[in-house]
Amino acid sequence: MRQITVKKIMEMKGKEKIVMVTAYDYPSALIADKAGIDIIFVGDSLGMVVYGDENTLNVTMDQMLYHTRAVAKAVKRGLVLADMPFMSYEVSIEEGMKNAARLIQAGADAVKIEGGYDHRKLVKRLVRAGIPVMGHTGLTPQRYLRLGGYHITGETEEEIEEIIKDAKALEKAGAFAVVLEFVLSDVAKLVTEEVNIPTIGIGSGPHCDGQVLVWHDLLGVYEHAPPFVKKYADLRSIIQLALENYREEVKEGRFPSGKYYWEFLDKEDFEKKKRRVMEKLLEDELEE
Ligand SMILES: Nc1nc(=O)c2c([nH]1)NC[C@@H]1CN(c3ccc(C(=O)N[C@@H](CCC(=O)O)C(=O)O)cc3)CN21
Ligand SMILES: CC(C)C(=O)C(=O)O
Ligand SMILES: [Mg+2]
Repeated sequence: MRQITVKKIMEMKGKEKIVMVTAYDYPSALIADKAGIDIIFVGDSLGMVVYGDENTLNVTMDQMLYHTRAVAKAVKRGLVLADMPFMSYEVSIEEGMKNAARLIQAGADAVKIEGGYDHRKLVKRLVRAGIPVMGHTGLTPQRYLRLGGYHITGETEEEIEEIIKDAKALEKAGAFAVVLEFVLSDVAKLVTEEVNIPTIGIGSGPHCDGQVLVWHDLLGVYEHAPPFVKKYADLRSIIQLALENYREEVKEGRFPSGKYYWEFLDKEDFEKKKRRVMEKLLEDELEE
């Protein structure tokens, strides 16, 4: 069992901010865990930042399983959370249960689903079966086509009501936390006050119980990062510079230099071996 459990995450509400970041592979998960991140999250945003799609709708259960396995192998301390991809839980509760179980068996400690009120029965069944669930309301990217893009939420009375209703339904169904994505901060504050489970914001302001960001956005790797992202590093230019240096050194014959390769110390020994090998190759050729 990892150090950070869903129980600990729930106890952090109102006491200590929860920090969550996405990770999709072994090395990034290792670094995130070493950095003391509380929740290491295999998000379906990987469809965009790792596979280059324009939305998250093409992500499959198989992809989520591969990436969850890689992340799970790296993480010793943080809670490993995996996203349920588009259409892996909408068709039926049975299918949702089975797919959630596959993510848990791949090494996740909990799963996240988009939506709240609409999925309250599934959440209840999963929690009863022993699978911790995080909900997700506000902007729900899996509804990209219906929403017509990624827009801020919580402006109208209907939207405010829907967001509160989702959060409350999730709490009642036994979810351990809820993501509030791209919600006006006043609304995120209201929801955070209205429910007893932690709210984890992304683009939703400082009043949430925690924050989540996408790895490639906050490290400056992804070129289309949303406007609410703070870039904590500019890895893209660092990586590009390193690759340009590598290219230049190879082109100019400066890499590999002496310390990066090995040669025979006894040149006579090599000449003897070389002669024998060349003779043998010649014989073999004549035989053919
Ligand atoms: N790399 C990445 N980071 C994310 O935070 C993220 C994903 N991918 N994929 C899934 C969702 C989608 N998210 C997004 C993506 C884009 C905007 C964005 O650019 N909004 C613009 C245009 C909105 C509009 O058209 O009205 C904005 O200016 O607000 C917001 C949230 C957040 N999530
Ligand atoms: C934007 C976050 C919350 C997410 O669901 C993802 O990265 O897939
Ligand atoms: Mg997601």
